[in-house]
Amino acid sequence: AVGRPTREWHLTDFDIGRPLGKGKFGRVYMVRTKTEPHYILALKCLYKSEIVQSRVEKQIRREIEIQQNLRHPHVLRLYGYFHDEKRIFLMLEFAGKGELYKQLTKYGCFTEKRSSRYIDQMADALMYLHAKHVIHRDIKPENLLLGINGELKIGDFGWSVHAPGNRRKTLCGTLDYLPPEMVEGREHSEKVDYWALGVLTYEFICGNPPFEDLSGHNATYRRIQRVDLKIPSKVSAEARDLIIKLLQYDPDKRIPLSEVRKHPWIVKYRSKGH
Ligand SMILES: Cn1ncc2ncnc(NCCc3cnc(NC(=O)Nc4cccc(C(F)(F)F)c4)s3)c21
Repeated sequence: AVGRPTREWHLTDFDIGRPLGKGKFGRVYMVRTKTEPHYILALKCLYKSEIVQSRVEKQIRREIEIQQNLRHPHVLRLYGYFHDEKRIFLMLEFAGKGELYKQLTKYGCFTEKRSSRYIDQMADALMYLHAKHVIHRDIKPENLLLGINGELKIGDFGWSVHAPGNRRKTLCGTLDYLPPEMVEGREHSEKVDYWALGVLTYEFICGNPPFEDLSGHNATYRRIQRVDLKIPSKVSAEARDLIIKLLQYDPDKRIPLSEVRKHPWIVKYRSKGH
């Protein structure tokens, strides 16, 4: 079907506000359209030189192609993009409460109630993505944002692919969220996101990821491959149960997302309105 013709946008269409953050490839600014209606959005500025140098132009194209067709309350919208001779600009939904990992760093860890609600929203978003055969592949606190009402928004689809994927994920950044099948370079399915959801649940409650090994990448690899999981006694029995059901070595043994949303640890904290 012919999509709605999106108009051409230019930097001159916006008043530039405060910087919201800076990523590896550029900065994000809060901006507002100059003309009525005044839309507030987040503008991510990427330098073409950096993108070419890091040979990620294919990934950016894929991200734009994938994320422009996604519409879900817990998936950050990508409204469109434009470029000038030096830069590419991603027009993103503005997440009013900013980056989730900053809250996690500030508080150290989250209560089980807050963690449960985030995981429920994540499972909802991942069910939507997987129904469209999109694997996110990079679920981690750094890629999660919070909307104005504190609701979770998955951002940064820079590593997402259409299932099944077997692209080597060049191991930049943290390995903590990689499942055994990706660590071993084997083919992977959307079940990599189930594993990452388990890692995220653990990290929200405990404040650090389960297979973290500060002695280095290889040590983390080994702990992931062995599913060397030690869950502290402070973690409730229900949370422990869900974490173990997601962090299964065999992808086919991981609890499906529909079951995650019915799990006692999720149901008990769901806001009464649902
Ligand atoms: C901080 N902050 N506070 C509020 C707020 N509201 C909205 N957004 C924010 N921040 C931007 C969040 C992002 C969403 N999508 C992104 N996408 C991306 O960065 N893609 C991307 C870049 C470079 C290289 C690659 C590749 F190909 F290598 F993978 C992919 S970044 C906000």
